[in-house]
Amino acid sequence: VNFALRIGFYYVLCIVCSGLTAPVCLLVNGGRTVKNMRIIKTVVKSFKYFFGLRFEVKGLENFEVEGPAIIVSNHQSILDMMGLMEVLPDGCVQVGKKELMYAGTVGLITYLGGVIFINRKSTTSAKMVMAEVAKTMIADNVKVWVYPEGTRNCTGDLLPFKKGAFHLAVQAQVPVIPVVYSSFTTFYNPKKNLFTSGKIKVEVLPPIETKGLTSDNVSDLTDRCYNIMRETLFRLSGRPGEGKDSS
Ligand SMILES: CCCCCCCC/C=C\CCCCCCCC(=O)SCCNC(=O)CCNC(=O)[C@H](O)C(C)(C)COP(=O)(O)OP(=O)(O)OC[C@H]1O[C@@H](n2cnc3c(N)ncnc32)[C@H](O)[C@@H]1OP(=O)(O)O
Ligand SMILES: CCCCCCCCCCCCCCCC(=O)OC[C@@H](O)COP(=O)(O)O
Repeated sequence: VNFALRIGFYYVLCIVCSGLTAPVCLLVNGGRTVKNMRIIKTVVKSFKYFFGLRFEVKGLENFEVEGPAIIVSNHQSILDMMGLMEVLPDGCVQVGKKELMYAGTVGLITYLGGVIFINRKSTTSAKMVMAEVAKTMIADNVKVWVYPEGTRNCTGDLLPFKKGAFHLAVQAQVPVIPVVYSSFTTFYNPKKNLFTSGKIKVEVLPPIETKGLTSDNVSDLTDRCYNIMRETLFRLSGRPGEGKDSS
């Protein structure tokens, strides 16, 4: 019951705050633009206090690259949105599934914030959207945040990475900046109805350059990023199954 209440409250908070923030975004910036993320970020950063969540962030200086970049991070839960806004640099949009656009006021606020919507069921159309993004991120000087696992995963480990983010980085010849959030499993587990207060360690890792790489190098780049992020995840939170009577 406690779990349902807390998650329910989170949903209500998201829906209500989106409804209140959308008109502010429209008044201040006039429509769909990444500038709205600053406003959204300010609102969302207050959410953590309602749930007793603390963030310990390291490596923010790694975001200070000149020009655009692709930021990749692990995706555990709908709560990630709080962790995202906690560190989000200016001028950065996210790639999200298109279903988000239809989530009422939340859909409206993601639209206004400039979120790039992709259809995950159609690789062809997703690739076309991403190719377009590769061009506009240079022209508009924006960073793009992608969850390369492509879906939520709260097991304490990483799913294999999809390659879209890395194709994007190579096509635009911009660095990849990995961001890792420690595992939520100690305080959040929907299967066990667990959602208590907790601490989340966040590490922004040094940028990985892609200058001179071609599409042939994408697989290697993906693997390299995956390995660095998995090591970091385990360092921040311990290996999955650790502390339990596993083999
Ligand atoms: C004020 C209060 C407010 C409160 C409310 C909150 C509001 C907050 C506001 C704002 C926050 C917004 C938060 C948003 C969060 C959203 C989170 C999500 O929705 S996560 C799900 C969607 N995201 C992804 O899925 C991205 C990652 N996925 C990819 O990049 C994939 O790669 C994708 C979709 C492009 C294709 O997926 P495939 O399943 O087909 O898998 P593959 O293996 O990557 O691709 C298949 C083949 O195509 C090639 N390929 C892929 N992309 C290519 C490309 N661009 N060019 C050429 N080839 C490509 C690959 O190399 C692969 O080929 P070979 O196996 O290597 O031969
Ligand atoms: C009229 C309908 C009203 C519906 C209201 C929905 C309110 C949702 C509030 C939660 C907002 C959090 C946004 C974070 C986005 C997010 O983290 O999405 C998760 C998906 O990317 C991952 O895809 P998947 O795991 O494959 O479903």
